[in-house]
Amino acid sequence: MGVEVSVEGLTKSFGSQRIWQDVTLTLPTGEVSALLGPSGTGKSVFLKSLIGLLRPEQGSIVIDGTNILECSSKELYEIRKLFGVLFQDGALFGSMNLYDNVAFPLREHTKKSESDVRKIVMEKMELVGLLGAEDKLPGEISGGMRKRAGLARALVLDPQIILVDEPDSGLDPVRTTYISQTLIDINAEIDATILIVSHNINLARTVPDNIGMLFRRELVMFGPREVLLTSDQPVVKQFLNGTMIGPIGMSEEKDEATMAAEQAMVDAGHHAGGVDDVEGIVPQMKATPGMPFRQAVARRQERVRHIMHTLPENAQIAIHESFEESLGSYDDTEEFPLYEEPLESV
Ligand SMILES: Nc1ncnc2c1ncn2[C@@H]1O[C@H](COP(=O)(O)OP(=O)(O)OP(=O)(O)O)[C@@H](O)[C@H]1O
Repeated sequence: MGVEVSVEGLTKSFGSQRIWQDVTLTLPTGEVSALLGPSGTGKSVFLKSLIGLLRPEQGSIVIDGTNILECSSKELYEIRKLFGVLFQDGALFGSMNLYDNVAFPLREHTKKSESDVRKIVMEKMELVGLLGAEDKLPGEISGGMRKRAGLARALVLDPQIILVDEPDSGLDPVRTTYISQTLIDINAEIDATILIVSHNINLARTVPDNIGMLFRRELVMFGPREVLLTSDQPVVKQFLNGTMIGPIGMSEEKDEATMAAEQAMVDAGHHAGGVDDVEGIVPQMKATPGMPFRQAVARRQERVRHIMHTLPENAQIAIHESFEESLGSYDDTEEFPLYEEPLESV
């Protein structure tokens, strides 16, 4: 099972450039979370900070009981073994075929025999749908296949935390959905804690259990998906609908005068772009039939019940609806733990 990642008061600057400040969030054990935000808001910097590749100047990151900002390099080395990371381009070695790329962490960090290595590599290649492509070089395959190979490599050491940097970059919408499904299936199979960094709206709407958003050097919000997906905050609505109308500009921020001028243009009939009639919540993706149930679903229900009273009313309503739907869909199974007490009223 995955481990919780608890971030408190985290602040990161490069010289005098403040990237984000006072970021506090918890990635719940075994759940899938996504961190959204316009380009350049520091999502990748956050991800690199979690694994200790970058060092925020303030705050704490507690993983499995260890604050990685204060621990020794030996402790950090041990903590890093809990992680599997999928970088944007897959970060494959160009001169190695896919088999050797995926086998690399096993050969580097374990003393496993070649036959054990083969068993694990083939299992992960199958999980990401790459069986048969073992002999290909990274330069001979598509971007989507490179991502999946990078994912297979991130999985071979049985990570408890998986960090995924923009799984959709360079992929068409259909391939993005396939990789989203793979991430959900991996979560069902190994119950790892997953953080996806992305600015893909479809992925944000359908994949994570929890969503956060960075904007103007702050974490605008972080919590159950229903909170962000029902939010009325202008920056959130603009981001989810991908329009030009709102506080996000080409260079991230707009002043009030620019926003007013743009609104006047739209009022006069100019198309603001995006899909501005998408309202409400679309259902979350489920594990592929035949996969184990996502244990995160039941754990999350219990966790969310405890914080329900702290959430905005629209989010509470949406959460109750999703609980009822999941009870309905799993009603006739024995494996899925059902909650029998009546739902709290909102
Ligand atoms: N090692 C570094 N040294 C100095 N500045 C950096 C470094 N890494 C990132 N930055 C700066 O931090 C800011 C945030 O970058 P980051 O790549 O985290 O944004 P992002 O939200 O992931 O963007 P995108 O969605 O476009 O990938 C940028 O201004 C970038 O130039």
